[in-house]
Order: sequence, then C-alpha cells, then structure tokens
Amino acid sequence: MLTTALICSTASLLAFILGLNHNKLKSKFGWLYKAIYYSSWPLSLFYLYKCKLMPANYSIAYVCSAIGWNIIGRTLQMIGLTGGVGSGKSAVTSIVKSSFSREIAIIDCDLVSREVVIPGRRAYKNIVKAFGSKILDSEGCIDRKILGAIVFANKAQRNKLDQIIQPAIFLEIFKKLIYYKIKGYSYVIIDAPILFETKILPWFCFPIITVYVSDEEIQIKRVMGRDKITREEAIQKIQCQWPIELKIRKSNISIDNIGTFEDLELKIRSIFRSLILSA
Ligand SMILES: CC(C)(COP(=O)(O)OP(=O)(O)OC[C@H]1O[C@@H](n2cnc3c(N)ncnc32)[C@H](O)[C@@H]1O)[C@@H](O)C(=O)NCCC(=O)NCCS
Ligand SMILES: Nc1ncnc2c1ncn2[C@@H]1O[C@H](COP(=O)(O)OP(=O)(O)OP(=O)(O)O)[C@@H](O)[C@H]1O
Repeated sequence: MLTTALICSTASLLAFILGLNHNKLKSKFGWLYKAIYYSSWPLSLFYLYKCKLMPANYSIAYVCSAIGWNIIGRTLQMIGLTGGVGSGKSAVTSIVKSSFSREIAIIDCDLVSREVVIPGRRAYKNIVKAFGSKILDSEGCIDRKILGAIVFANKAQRNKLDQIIQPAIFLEIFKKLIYYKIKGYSYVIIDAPILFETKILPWFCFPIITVYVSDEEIQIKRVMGRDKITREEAIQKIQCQWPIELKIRKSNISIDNIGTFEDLELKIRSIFRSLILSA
C-alpha cells in the first residue's frame, strides 16, 4: 500500500512537471514530441499490465493519477518574464493585471523572496546563520539595505544567498501554481529578474519574455529615481545580472521599454492577446 502511494505520488509529480513543460517541448520538438507523448500513455498501461508489476487496480491508480496531474500541468502555462534591474517588469505585470486579470495570474518572485525571509521561516534562519546578526534590524527582521550592500558588491556572497533563498522561492512558486490552477487560471506569469540565472525556471517557462531598455542611461536614471540610490549603486545592481544581450538571445520574445508607458501598454496588450488567442 505504502509502495503504491509512493509510486503514485512520484509518478504524479513527474507527470505534473512534464505537463508544465508540454508547450515548450511541443514547440521545440514538434511532431516527434507529440508522437512520443501520445503513445506513452497506452504503452505504459500495457507495460504495467503485461509485466504485472502491481495488481491491476494499483496500476490503474498509478496511471490515472499520472494522467490527471499531467493534464493539470498541461493546462497551466507558465510564462517567464525577466529583464534587467529597472527594465520595466513590474510595469508589464501591472498592465497585464489591468487587462487580463481573469485569464492570467502573476507570481512576483521579488515578492516571494520577501515572504520566505519573514522571521521564523527556514530561509530566514539559514540566512542569519550564514551572514550573522549584523544583517538584522532592531526588530530582528532582515535589513534588506545591509544584506543588499553585502551581496550586490560580492559574487561569492550573492551565490551564498541564492543557494539559501532559491529553493525556498521554488517551493513557494510550486504552491502558488497549484493554488492558481485550483482557482481556474490557465496562464501564470513568473516575474523573475534572475529567471535565466536560476538555471531551473527556464525549463518550465514558455514563452520567456525579456523586457529591456535599449538606452542604458535611461535605465540607470529610472533605477536611481525609483530606489533613491546613487548612479554607482544603480550600475552595481544592474551589473549583478547576466548581460542583457544574453537574456534577449535566450528568450522567445523581447520588448524594448525605451518609450513611454503608453507605448509599453500597446506592445504588452498585443503580445498577450495573441498569446491567448493562439492557445
Ligand atoms: C539582496 C536583497 C535582500 C536586496 O533587497 P533590496 O530591497 O535592496 O532590493 P530588491 O529586492 O528590490 O532587488 C532589486 C533588484 O535587484 C535584483 N536582484 C535581487 N536579487 C538578486 C540576485 N540574487 N542576483 C542578481 N540580482 C538580484 C533584481 O532585479 C531585483 O528586482 C534582495 O534583493 C534579495 O533577497 N535577493 C535575493 C532574492 C532573489 O534571488 N530574488 C530573485 C528571485 S528570481
Ligand atoms: N516606459 C516607461 N517610461 C517611464 N518610466 C518607466 C517606464 N517603465 C518603467 N518605468 C519606471 O522605471 C522604474 C523601474 O520600472 P519597474 O519597477 O517596472 O522595473 P522592474 O524591471 O520591475 O525592476 P526590478 O527588477 O528592479 O524590480 C519604475 O520607477 C517605473 O515607474
């Protein structure tokens, strides 16, 4: 019984992950993927039945749960949204919220990264253990300015923080995906400034949209204005991430946010309208 439950949940998880990748694999491998995909279900059922690996009713439980979770994953398209610091990702998500809130949910990874470091949570404890109590404010919360000054100035420290915080972020994303699926959404935007750098998120997102500002001077000014920081601090933050040219090359859609908010709104509406219509 326990073995069956274990097999069922592992199969369901794998099927869910495969389902999330469905659109990406379909676009990458075309008919070859479709042939393998659609023949895999009857073949696995036949294989289990023939080999008598499990009593027939258990095999049915295994296959049904896998198919069920695969369908759930398949009908939940994760759209990646990334770009440089201050490139306009939040501006994009607020346009999506105002125009497509019924079809598209949004997971803001910056927000998630704040939730997972609330005092008492595991990531909070591990960060304090790794960086010491000097990063805490008078109320015992993580002082983001102090931690930011440490990690944005030093790659090794940044990697240390990423290794602690990213698994917690991924788990939270996973929980939110299930929640949004239950609520009936078909699309979820994963707004992740370091989507490519995580190495994991790109596997699940399709398409990946990169927002950039083709004039770096404008980008620097926008970051300085928003975060009330100096020019040097803004440049340091921008340089903490992959070069934008690389992000653009690796993404499926790129949007230059050099114009006004109205220009951006027009582009975003047309991209998401055609994404929804083409589904
Ligand atoms: C270092 C922290 C405490 C600094 O906080 P602060 O409030 O000063 O900055 P904020 O969170 O607004 O980040 C500003 C921008 O910096 C960039 N950034 C954030 N973390 C990172 C990182 N680890 N590597 C590269 N760029 C980063 C993002 O573009 C982000 O939008 C904070 O950014 C953090 O906890 N970062 C790690 C979380 C993370 O990996 N987030 C991205 C998830 S995809
Ligand atoms: N088209 C635009 N015209 C003028 N200002 C803009 C435009 N797009 C964004 N901005 C401004 O630039 C700043 C950065 O934009 P935003 O916060 O959306 O970037 P972001 O990509 O979410 O940044 P981060 O990764 O640092 O969180 C904000 O102050 C925003 O109001």
